[in-house]
Amino acid sequence: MIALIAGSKKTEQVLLHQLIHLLGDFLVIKSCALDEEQNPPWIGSADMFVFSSFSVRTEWEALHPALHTYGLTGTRTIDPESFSLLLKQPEGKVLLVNDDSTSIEETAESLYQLGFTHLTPVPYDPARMYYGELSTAITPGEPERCPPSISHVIDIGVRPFNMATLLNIVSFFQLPLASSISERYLQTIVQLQQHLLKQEEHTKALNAHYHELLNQMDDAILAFNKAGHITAANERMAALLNMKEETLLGRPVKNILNETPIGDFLTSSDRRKFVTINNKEYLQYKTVTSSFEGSILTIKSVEAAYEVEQAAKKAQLQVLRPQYTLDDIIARDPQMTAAKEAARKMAASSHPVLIQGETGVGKELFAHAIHYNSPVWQGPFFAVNAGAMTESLLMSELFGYEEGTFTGAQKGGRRGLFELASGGTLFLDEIGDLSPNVQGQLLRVLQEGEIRRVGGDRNISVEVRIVTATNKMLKEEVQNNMFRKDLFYRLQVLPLIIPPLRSRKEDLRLLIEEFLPADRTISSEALRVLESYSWPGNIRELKSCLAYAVTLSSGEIQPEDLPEAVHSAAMSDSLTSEHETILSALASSERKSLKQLAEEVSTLTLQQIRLRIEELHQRGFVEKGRGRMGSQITRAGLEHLSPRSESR
Ligand SMILES: Nc1ncnc2c1ncn2[C@@H]1O[C@H](COP(=O)(O)OP(=O)(O)OP(=O)(O)O)[C@@H](O)[C@H]1O
Repeated sequence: MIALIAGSKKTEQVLLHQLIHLLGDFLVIKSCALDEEQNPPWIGSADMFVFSSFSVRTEWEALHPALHTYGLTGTRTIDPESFSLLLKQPEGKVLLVNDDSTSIEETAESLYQLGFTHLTPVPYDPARMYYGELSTAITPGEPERCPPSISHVIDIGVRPFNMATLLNIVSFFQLPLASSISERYLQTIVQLQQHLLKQEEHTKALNAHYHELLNQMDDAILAFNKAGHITAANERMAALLNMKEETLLGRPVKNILNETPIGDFLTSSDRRKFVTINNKEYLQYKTVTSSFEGSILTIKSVEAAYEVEQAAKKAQLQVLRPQYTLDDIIARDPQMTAAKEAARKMAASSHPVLIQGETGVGKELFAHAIHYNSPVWQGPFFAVNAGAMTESLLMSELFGYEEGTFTGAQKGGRRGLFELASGGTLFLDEIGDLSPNVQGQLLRVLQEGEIRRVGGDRNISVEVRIVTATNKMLKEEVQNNMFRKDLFYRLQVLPLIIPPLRSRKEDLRLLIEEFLPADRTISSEALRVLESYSWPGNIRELKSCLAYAVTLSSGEIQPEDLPEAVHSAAMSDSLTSEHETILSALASSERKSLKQLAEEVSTLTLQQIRLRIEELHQRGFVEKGRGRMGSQITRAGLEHLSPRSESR
């Protein structure tokens, strides 16, 4: 019979389990834990005492000095089941925590003997609470002893007896079974080895897979760790560097790239920079990875970079909530208030709306507002500028694509804007720039309410409100065979025309008020210049003109503070003496017919008066009445005649 003597119950149980598993078929095994029992009843029947440690043996011998049964102090090792935990631990110092210094030394020795040399054990001292920068502790079954400053504790479990201890027991009892017992002991190790091998194979397969993926990429890629050693690179990168891929791995990135233009980029603070390699232009990107505290360098051909950047830019344009409502559209001009009213009515229906107007008049603003005022206002709103993308990019943006359609295509394919905007509104800006191919696809959606992803063969139903806009004369484009007639009529079920700013004199002042900061004013002379300018860039141009004047001047804005282009164009547009004469004739503010004016201004013919009245109307100085109602001077016209300094 063997008597197993351990210090604690926990150790007793683990060691007893081990002895029973290996020797239980041949020997009777009894056990006790000294902290619970010092005088077990079977004490006199034991042929051999096996002690869990030297200190336990000393304690036992002090308790039973007259007992002279053969004793063996077991040597303990690390439980093979914890090997994978230890292998996962990164290289560096770890605190080794156990109940006494001998056990700590033994555990450290086992770690070394078993080959866990990536760990540098620091022995635990119960008198010390703080261990500097050490954050990890390893303990064989004593996690409660770990000091609180340690954030990560790895419990490798109670250490079992090693093979030598077991063989000592076998030879003491002269059991003819040494080899079968050692086989049983090795079984666990073999199982673990098998597990590790499987893991290794899996890791290898995964690495090969990632490597293949890297080589499939159109970009040249290189990754390096915190220490600056290359951890991954693909064939394209190796080719760019004129090196073999396998010679790159593990080498210091500095040595490889030092003399190249890429090296300069790595040491700079830029995240993105053009570079010329072998007479070809590329765009390089630098990303810091959080996973392994390293960096990834990506080099794209400029063509690929252009497409990616366009997509990113466009993606930013896709707003999930419309930003403007009809109330945000500043307008007093009757044509504009009528347009707003029409938009309000159009918003209530689900037919396509075609917004036409010069650049910068606020077409996008109307598109947002139409969605916001529509019954689907809670659905998604996506905006895409059809004129700013290549045909292939636009096709995949609008209709999505199926997996494997092209190199770099997302796994599982990708939904396009028609699918994403389902239940909401899709705003297609610059519709006049669509290629014939995209025009055909768009017509299909409008006719059948279905789309087909690029590279796909199934039809997907979509329910999307379509709003389009263009600053081209779409009808003329149709006449010139540049735009499909059938598509034009489908798109312009509800046509909305936004008038140019030059014909919205009343709005000009309102908009100036809106765009000027509260603490800035504008002189009446400068205002007159703005009023007589023709605003080819409309409200967008007005905004930047005012931003220019506000930045470059202080106090009241004067004509000379305005951009030169506006200033000089306005001067050349200034009124002639014929205009002035007619304005003066209307100064009394009453309406006057052409005939009345012709009688008053005898120097001009009826025809000349009609022409000048039209021009004055264009500039907002005269309001033309219908039929025989006659014309009347406006506030702007009166102010032109008797200017006074204006402030907001
Ligand atoms: N009535 C308005 N009230 C306030 N801001 C306006 C108004 N109209 C246009 N804007 C502003 O003018 C700028 C140009 O407007 P928007 O982008 O809607 O024009 P657009 O007609 O779509 O131009 P493009 O044809 O070039 O795409 C925007 O900053 C917009 O906020």
